[in-house]
Amino acid sequence: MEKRRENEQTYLDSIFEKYLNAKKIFKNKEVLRHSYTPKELPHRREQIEALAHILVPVLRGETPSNVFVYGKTGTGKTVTVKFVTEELKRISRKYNVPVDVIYLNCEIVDTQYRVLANIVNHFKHESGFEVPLVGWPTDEVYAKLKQIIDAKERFVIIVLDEIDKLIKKSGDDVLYSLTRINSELKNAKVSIVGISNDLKFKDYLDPRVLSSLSEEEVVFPPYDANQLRDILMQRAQEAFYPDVLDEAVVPLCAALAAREHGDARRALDLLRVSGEIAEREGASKVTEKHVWKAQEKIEQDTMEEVIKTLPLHSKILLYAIVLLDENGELPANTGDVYAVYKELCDYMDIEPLTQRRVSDLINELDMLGIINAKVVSKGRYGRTKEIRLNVTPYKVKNIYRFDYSLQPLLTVSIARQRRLF
Ligand SMILES: Nc1ncnc2c1ncn2[C@@H]1O[C@H](COP(=O)(O)OP(=O)(O)OP(=O)(O)O)[C@@H](O)[C@H]1O
Repeated sequence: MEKRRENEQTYLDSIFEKYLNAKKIFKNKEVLRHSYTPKELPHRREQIEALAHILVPVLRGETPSNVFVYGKTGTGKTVTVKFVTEELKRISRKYNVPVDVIYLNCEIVDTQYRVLANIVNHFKHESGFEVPLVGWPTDEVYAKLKQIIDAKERFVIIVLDEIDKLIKKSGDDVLYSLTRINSELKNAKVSIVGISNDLKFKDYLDPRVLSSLSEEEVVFPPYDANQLRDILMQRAQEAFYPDVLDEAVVPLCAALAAREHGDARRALDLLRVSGEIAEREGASKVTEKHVWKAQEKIEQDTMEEVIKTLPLHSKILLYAIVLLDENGELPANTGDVYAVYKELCDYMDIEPLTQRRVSDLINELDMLGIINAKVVSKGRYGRTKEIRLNVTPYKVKNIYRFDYSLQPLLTVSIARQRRLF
């Protein structure tokens, strides 16, 4: 008995000691986070110079043009705009030109009211005034904004990141006002920097707003594998202890992220997660093997996010496919899936969608990679879809477990005769 306790104790000690004595991997993991702004931005010189050229009139006391910045996700738009505007603020102090830069992320600040209120509140230390984040008539907030901004001669640069989200949610009224505000001000001058990774949103803009916003445009092309390698190398030097990264790690992270439309965020995530996996394993070096594991983990996490944010009917439909899978009945055709989906809707007291609509939802789940819906020819019986699941039933159930509205589904299973409950 005593001996067994001793063995258990040694085992428990060894768990901690394994991690304690493991060679340290990260010198400073923060450097790999999205929020970190590096001191240098490799391969963005052209865009930095273009933006500096557009904003430089400020230093001569002239109003800069509005500018629209676009490019795919992870191409460095946000980090570059922040970098250039920080530099502008720094140098404008030297030239004694008052410049305010207001950065708003329109994923969060997504209504006309919030945009205006955030701008007013940016000056609260100077004006001693703050607008509540709800409640005022929008016109009044706009009037207050003009009064506060115009209190002195200055340049105000408003950066609207993810501007497409604002337009899609709330229309372009606020942009219309802001791009015309200069004619209503005496002292201050306002310029807009809009950032987006979705060019389609331009279709939602009034042509007059579009032409004011796009007085200048700066394009951010995707990075190729070599460029991503340079970006990662620079960060890796600060993030990891010397000699812990196997030579192949950075090039592999860069190559994998280059396949995903040259996304630097993805490349950084791969490098960070590879290091975390190596650390958890108690390994002394990060190797290619850890990168492949990281790739799989990130894909799984992304899939989880996609499933979590599906609309309710798609979630029920997916659950129908999960049940069929558990019952060994996949591949199934649309009709089979629809029958189970319909029973689930009845069980949950929800009006089912038509089979046609469900067929569209099946195509969407297929496009998202959650299921595989292959059209096969059945000779003289025509064509049908063969539906398979691309994630494990366990995974789906685990995600649904945290969603209160889906709890009833989790109690359902398909009985042997393909009858529910
Ligand atoms: N040239 C670069 N040098 C160093 N780091 C970079 C570079 N480009 C991008 N990054 C890093 O990649 C990540 C993503 O960059 P950023 O957020 O600027 O992309 P984005 O184009 O704004 O993407 P999204 O459209 O998804 O918002 C950030 O962590 C950023 O620091």
